[in-house]
Amino acid sequence: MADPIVLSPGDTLVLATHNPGKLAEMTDLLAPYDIAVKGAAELGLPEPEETGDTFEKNSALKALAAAKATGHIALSDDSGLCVSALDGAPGVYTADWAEKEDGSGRDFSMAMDKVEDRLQKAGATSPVDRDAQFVCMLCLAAPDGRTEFFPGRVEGTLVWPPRGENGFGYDPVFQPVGHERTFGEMDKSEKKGNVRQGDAGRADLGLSHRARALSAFLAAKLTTD
Ligand SMILES: O=P(O)(O)OP(=O)(O)OP(=O)(O)OC[C@H]1O[C@@H](n2cnc3c(O)ncnc32)[C@H](O)[C@@H]1O
Ligand SMILES: [Mg+2]
Repeated sequence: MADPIVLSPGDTLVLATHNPGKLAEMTDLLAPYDIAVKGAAELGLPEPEETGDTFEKNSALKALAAAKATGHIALSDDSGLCVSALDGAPGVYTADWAEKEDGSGRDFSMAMDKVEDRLQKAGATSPVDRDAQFVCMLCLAAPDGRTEFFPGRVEGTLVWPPRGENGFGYDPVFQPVGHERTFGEMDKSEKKGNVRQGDAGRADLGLSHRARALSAFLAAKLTTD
């Protein structure tokens, strides 16, 4: 088995994402730690084509591309919305469902409409039939090709119409179990949930899929002292 990837105080960690919403959430979660965090766009890294058919494959592809290009350890996030009544769709294709037909970028209002349209066609009109998960697969990669994975997920219900202006992507339709507000109605600390500095020994913290995956990463790789 390959040696574990070691992050030491003062190291640079490249966040291998071009999504500003993810970057903000990951930067916030890593803020208490003695790690210099740099985003992929800030470093001028290209956006790799996501050719994998699993979250794991795509997260590895993104983290390895960034680690090899920069010579630094990199952390990527491949995530998506898996809707039970749609057999797990859009899943790894969550970002693709937002791509505009004319190729001019992403439209999440259109993507949320598409999910709702499919739910209506599947007869999933009452809340019990509208459960979904947000999933996140973080990949930590070293320039020499080693990889490690940290998964996170959160269960919820899809609401309609979308509610709230906060967050990004599909946040306005996702209401996590046990909460009255969608991620779009939550401020960033509420969406993040209970991830506290000094709790690096606990992997069960956080609310969002990303915060939960980051908690597992922090527990395994970083300490605050
Ligand atoms: O690949 P990178 O550069 O990291 O950025 P991306 O936006 O393309 O990210 P993915 O390929 O992982 O696609 C994930 C999709 O799921 C959506 N998504 C992921 N996490 C989310 C969250 O916390 N809230 C809302 N939408 C989310 C996101 O908007 C994307 O459309
Ligand atoms: Mg992507």
